[in-house]
Amino acid sequence: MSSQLLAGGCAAVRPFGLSLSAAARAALKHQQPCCLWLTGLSGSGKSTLANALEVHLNEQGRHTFVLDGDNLRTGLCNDLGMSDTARKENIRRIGEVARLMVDAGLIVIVSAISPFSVDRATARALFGPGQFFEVYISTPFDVCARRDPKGLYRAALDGRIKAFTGLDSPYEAPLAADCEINTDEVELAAAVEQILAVLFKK
Ligand SMILES: Nc1ncnc2c1ncn2[C@@H]1O[C@H](COP(=O)(O)OS(=O)(=O)O)[C@@H](OP(=O)(O)O)[C@H]1O
Ligand SMILES: Nc1ncnc2c1ncn2[C@@H]1O[C@H](COP(=O)(O)OP(=O)(O)O)[C@@H](O)[C@H]1O
Repeated sequence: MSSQLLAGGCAAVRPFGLSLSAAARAALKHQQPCCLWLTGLSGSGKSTLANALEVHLNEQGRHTFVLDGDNLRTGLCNDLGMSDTARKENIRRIGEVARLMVDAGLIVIVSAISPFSVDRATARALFGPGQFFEVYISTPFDVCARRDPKGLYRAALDGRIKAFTGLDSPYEAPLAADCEINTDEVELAAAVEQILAVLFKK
């Protein structure tokens, strides 16, 4: 068996072996693929940060992709609502897609509320050592509600939206994130630097 066949990047086993390894795909891109998983409340700054991170990495010649919860809910996940069960399935799908993209050699940035610890842990388990970084966007509820970029907090507080995260749907904060950013205290550019510093250190 060739070394390319042996050099798999990820933890999960696939029933059918592919002839080209994840390591061979990554080598062509001259990068170490990984998944940066941004979790936090709605309005905490996940999408803004994910986009800034991607632009920054792209300018450095990195091959990237952003998987944004809001965007994926218009296509791949457009059959899912906001119940606990639907959110679990949403995160399962996003994790699987992220893993495939990492196998393809990309640096993947996920921005999704991903409110449940167990689902984030399940996503992490799809990846190999040093391939998954949990970034907790810890901007407090009151700040997110004040920003209210889409008017969702107003709607939720008025009772027009049910099962809203942080209100009548839970958010389980990470206890041991690889990186934590409160965007009420850290400017966007500084937040990008902090996250990339953690990434490149590890
Ligand atoms: N009830 C309720 N609670 C929270 N968010 C809501 C809700 N209804 C709609 N939205 C919009 O859906 C976006 C969250 O989608 P996600 O896929 O990231 O959610 S989850 O990870 O499955 O919990 C979220 O996007 P972000 O604001 O970017 O987080 C909202 O725009
Ligand atoms: N340092 C910061 N980092 C990210 N977003 C910030 C920051 N300061 C203010 N904001 C604002 O907060 C809002 C965050 O919205 P968004 O990125 O869509 O959050 P989320 O994806 O978590 O729902 C935007 O209006 C953004 O301009």
